[in-house]
Amino acid sequence: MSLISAQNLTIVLNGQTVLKNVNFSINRGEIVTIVGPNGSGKSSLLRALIGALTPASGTVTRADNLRIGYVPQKLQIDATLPLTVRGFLNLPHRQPRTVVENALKKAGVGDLAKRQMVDLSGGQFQRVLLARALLNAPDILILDEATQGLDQPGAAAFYRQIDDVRREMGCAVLMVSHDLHVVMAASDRVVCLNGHVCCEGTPEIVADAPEYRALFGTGTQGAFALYRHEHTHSHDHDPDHDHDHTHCDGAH
Ligand SMILES: Nc1ncnc2c1ncn2[C@@H]1O[C@H](COP(=O)(O)OP(=O)(O)OP(=O)(O)O)[C@@H](O)[C@H]1O
Repeated sequence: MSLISAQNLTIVLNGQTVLKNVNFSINRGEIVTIVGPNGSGKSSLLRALIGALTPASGTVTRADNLRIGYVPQKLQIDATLPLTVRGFLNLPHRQPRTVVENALKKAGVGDLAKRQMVDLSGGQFQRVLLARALLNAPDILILDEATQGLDQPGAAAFYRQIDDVRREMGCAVLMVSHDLHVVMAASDRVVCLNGHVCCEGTPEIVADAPEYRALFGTGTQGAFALYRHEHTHSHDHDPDHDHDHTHCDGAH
């Protein structure tokens, strides 16, 4: 059974149909990336999946007792507020010291517990947000453009960290990203959204799909190939087999 699924999901905000008849599901351990132009409904889909938005029609189903770890796009911290990383991870509930330390270690910032939040670099800050999302040992990690503001190597390093976390903890990962060339190759499945699911499948299938190219052009292909070359992890699936489960349909 899938961790979260949506059936014929339609979301209307302020009278505007933001998503129409979207079907989606994510299984245990999968990495799924949602791509799409600005305003295509990516954040709205995430918010509907976690239950923060009520569908106008359709349904969202979550597995019983599902633990969700959410990494937001960014978070404003009052620059005048003295707050250490450890203090931040103990908000709003105090956590056992070992839980905080383990989460920081898993997020690749085990040495930063005593640092002030306002002194962190962009990449360190996002890792601390990742650590916070890992505190409850989530079944699924949901990231909404979590690498905004990071440069390309920084974003790539962050996504490699996510991949390591997934391997270690076995959680599924659902992310929205604009870093197409960086994240796509690391995903099991990519969903291309534009108010509806216009294209879905393995990264290769989506990158080649006319619907995807119409939205993003072909320019990302080179960087995409480069990243695949650098990406040394092996994923335990057979790409030929996966092709059986992919489709791209241009129906709007
Ligand atoms: N609270 C809201 N009230 C009204 N309209 C909203 C609200 N939130 C989002 N929208 C609209 O819904 C549409 C989809 O927004 P959403 O944030 O889901 O897109 P997105 O794909 O995540 O965009 P981006 O890539 O720019 O973050 C946009 O047209 C946006 O203006």
